[in-house]
Amino acid sequence: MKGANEKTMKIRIVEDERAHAEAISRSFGAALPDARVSICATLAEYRAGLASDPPDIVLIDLNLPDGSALEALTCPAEEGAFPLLIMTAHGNEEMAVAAMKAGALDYIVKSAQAFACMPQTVERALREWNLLRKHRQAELSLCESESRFRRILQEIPSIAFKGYGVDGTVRYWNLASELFYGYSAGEAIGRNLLDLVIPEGMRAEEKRRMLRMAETGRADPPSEQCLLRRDGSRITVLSCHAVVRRPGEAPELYGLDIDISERKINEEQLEYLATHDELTGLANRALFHDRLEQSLHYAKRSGRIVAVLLLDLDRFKIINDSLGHSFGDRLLSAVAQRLDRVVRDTDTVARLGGDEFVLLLAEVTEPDDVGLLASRILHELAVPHRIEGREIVMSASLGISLYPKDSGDGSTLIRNADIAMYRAKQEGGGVFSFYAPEMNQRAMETMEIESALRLALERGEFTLYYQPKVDLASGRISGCEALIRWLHPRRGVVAPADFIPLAEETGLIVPIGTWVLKEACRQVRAWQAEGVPIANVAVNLSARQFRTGDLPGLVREVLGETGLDPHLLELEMTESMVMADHAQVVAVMEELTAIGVRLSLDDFGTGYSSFAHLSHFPINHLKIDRSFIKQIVTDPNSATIATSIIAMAHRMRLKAIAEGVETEAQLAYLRKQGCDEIQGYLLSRPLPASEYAALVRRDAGFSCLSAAEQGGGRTLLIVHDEPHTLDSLQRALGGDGYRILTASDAFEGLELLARENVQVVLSDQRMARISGSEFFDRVRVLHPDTVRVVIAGQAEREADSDSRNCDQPYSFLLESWSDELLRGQIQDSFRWYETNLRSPREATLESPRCPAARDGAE
Ligand SMILES: Nc1nc2c(ncn2[C@@H]2O[C@@H]3COP(=O)(O)O[C@H]4[C@@H](O)[C@H](n5cnc6c(=O)[nH]c(N)nc65)O[C@@H]4COP(=O)(O)O[C@H]3[C@H]2O)c(=O)[nH]1
Repeated sequence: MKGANEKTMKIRIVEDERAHAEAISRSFGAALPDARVSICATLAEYRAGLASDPPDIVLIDLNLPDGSALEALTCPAEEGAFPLLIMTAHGNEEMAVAAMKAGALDYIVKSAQAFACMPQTVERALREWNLLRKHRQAELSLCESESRFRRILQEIPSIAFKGYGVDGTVRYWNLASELFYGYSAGEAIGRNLLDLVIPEGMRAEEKRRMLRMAETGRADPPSEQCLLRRDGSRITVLSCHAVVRRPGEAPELYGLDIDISERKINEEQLEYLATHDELTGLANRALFHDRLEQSLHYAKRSGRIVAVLLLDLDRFKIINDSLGHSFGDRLLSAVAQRLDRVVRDTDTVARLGGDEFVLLLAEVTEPDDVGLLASRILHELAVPHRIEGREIVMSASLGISLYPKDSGDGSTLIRNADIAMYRAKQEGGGVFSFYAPEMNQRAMETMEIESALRLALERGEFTLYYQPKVDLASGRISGCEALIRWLHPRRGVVAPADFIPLAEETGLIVPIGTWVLKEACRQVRAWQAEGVPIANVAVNLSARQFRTGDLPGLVREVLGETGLDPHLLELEMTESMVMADHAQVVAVMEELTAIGVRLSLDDFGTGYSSFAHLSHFPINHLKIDRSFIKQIVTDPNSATIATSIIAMAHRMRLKAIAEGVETEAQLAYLRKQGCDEIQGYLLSRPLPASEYAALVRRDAGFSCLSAAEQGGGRTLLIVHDEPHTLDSLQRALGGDGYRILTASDAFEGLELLARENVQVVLSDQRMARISGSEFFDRVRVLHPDTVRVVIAGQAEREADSDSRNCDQPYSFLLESWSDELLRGQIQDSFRWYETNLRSPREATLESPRCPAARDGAE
């Protein structure tokens, strides 16, 4: 027989009685011839051989001359390494049992028969030993594995492992549970899990879940739970459960929690980014659509109105282009904050992109409420913004569509609000507009224009018209402005206002602008070749052209290609274009002037330029915006702005041009104020090239320019809305050699004053449209070099004289005037004028005194 690992089996007999030892040895010789049997007579001998020649099995006599077999069992070297069978004499079995308890495998009571059966005993013992050893090993590894897992569960910091009974009493609580929930194992064990970590609102449900799991033996599927920490804060965990049921015992529940708070925060951040606008923090388009759908769903059941308000900032692109994108961004954020402030919590404000915002009012009772809110929004936005040391006044255009009136579908509501917003823009911005079905038509047209515009350049559908500018000193054409027109195959001549903003928006303005520059230069060269005496041509630049690409390079190239003298080309840029990025703007402008072209600032007065700012720009002309010219004769504010611009231009040695001059009164007034050039329908509308050439060819000065020069001498203007009185006054004064002009209301009077050289104005106090005092208030600002006489009753006169500044050349004529009194007072007024006001400039410097009224009253 071989040993466990197929080696020769080594049997060691430890027996001091030789006869016994040999009998045993003999039994092996017959039954196990391959076994190597060795005999030791003492314990010492047995021990000595153990290390060098360890046996596979030992048969040891209980009592040996030098000790008991029990001592062999306590020897560490042989403990557990091989089986020991104790041999004992009859009657000594108790000791043998004690030896077995101490580790011996079995005992044999010595007898001849037992010796003869010894091979079978040994074989059985070895089999038993091997089995025992395997068992022990299995037990050992089980123990090891359990303690390993216990340790892992106990110490793993990222998985909270808690064991509890069906009633929630905690029985096991690992280190991670301590870290997650803030209770040590000592504090948690014995308390109820529901009280420790389950928020109050979830306790009843959690209790039901525990009972269900215990009853069915099935754990609920993993779920996310937001649990309580000891300090009251929340922790989000992914919880898995297990139910352990042992026969005869109450089930045990286990919960395994993984902290997913950070993942949750990341998910929430991702969710936030996916649903919010990064710049302003408002909802983005996707979230807005979601909310809109929800609101519509709810409104369909509740019967409420839902309103969509689409808002676009007016002139934002100009500000963004000229003051830079970071400025634009700050402005957008400021606008977003204001919008957010205006609406209720239940409403949504979103940014759709660029300068486009949208508001959702989910619970509207009356459509009128939406109008009120829209007004409030516009009002709120109109409060000046202070950004980077600048004060910016913004306005916006708002389009409104309503559910259910305008559509039941979210996308259509937004589209309709967009259409209404477009209408508000067309009205000049700063207003809101409710959607109306007929607006659709207009929106379709715009879309059509946009796509046609892209092809217009290729198809050569653009042309230039030319509008003359006239020098007021000579009355001769001083140059012209090239103005683009689109010869649309179906719509006919399209004005720039209908496509330039669209071209700006789409970037098409850059190639269009290049075409305009080339065409204007080519045309002037062609005129020159035909002998048309062209002074110069002004071309409009867009902000985009100014900012993108190499504008000086382009100008140089075009001049080179066409061979045009640079002095004949003028480039018009708007005030807002040159506001920002001062250094870069000045560099481009200087490069342009170095080429030899002239520069002018268009639409002047609408922007924010200061005198100091302007003085850095190498410009030649300031063009006063049309809006100030429109009411220059009647509105003191417009007149003050226009005259200040003229004065400012002259101080900077620039020429002032007034554009949009439509009436002779405007022209005359401007000339009196020293304006250098004018442009406007009064002289000519923009003309096609051939008509403009014809105009220039026959240019012998514009006759209307000399009209204001007529009528020298003493001129009196009488303003009265009663024809009889007007006649009487005229008759009374007719013989005194004055040139008498009459007007039946204040506005007519202002027109005449602008056109004519009037020294004395006589006006009734009580007139229908505006009173005599108000009329004279305007005259005082618009024509400070006039003497004013008001016809009033005694009471009016007293009331008025308190409020009037008697430093002004202003006097009263009583309603009960006599011819003599009237003639005397008018004569005095002319004398007073001649002494004090003959030179208007001197008159504004000196403070003239009031002429004495003829009735003796001041
Ligand atoms: N009511 C009134 N209007 C008068 C009078 N006199 C002139 N106008 C109009 O005033 C505008 C003057 O041009 P703008 O201020 O540069 O204003 C221009 C300019 O900003 C832009 N624009 C025109 N052509 C071009 C171009 O080639 N390139 C660029 N970037 N913009 C252009 O379109 C604007 C409008 O051009 P238009 O429709 O041609 O309008 C022209 C002209 O026809 C008048 O007495 N009364």
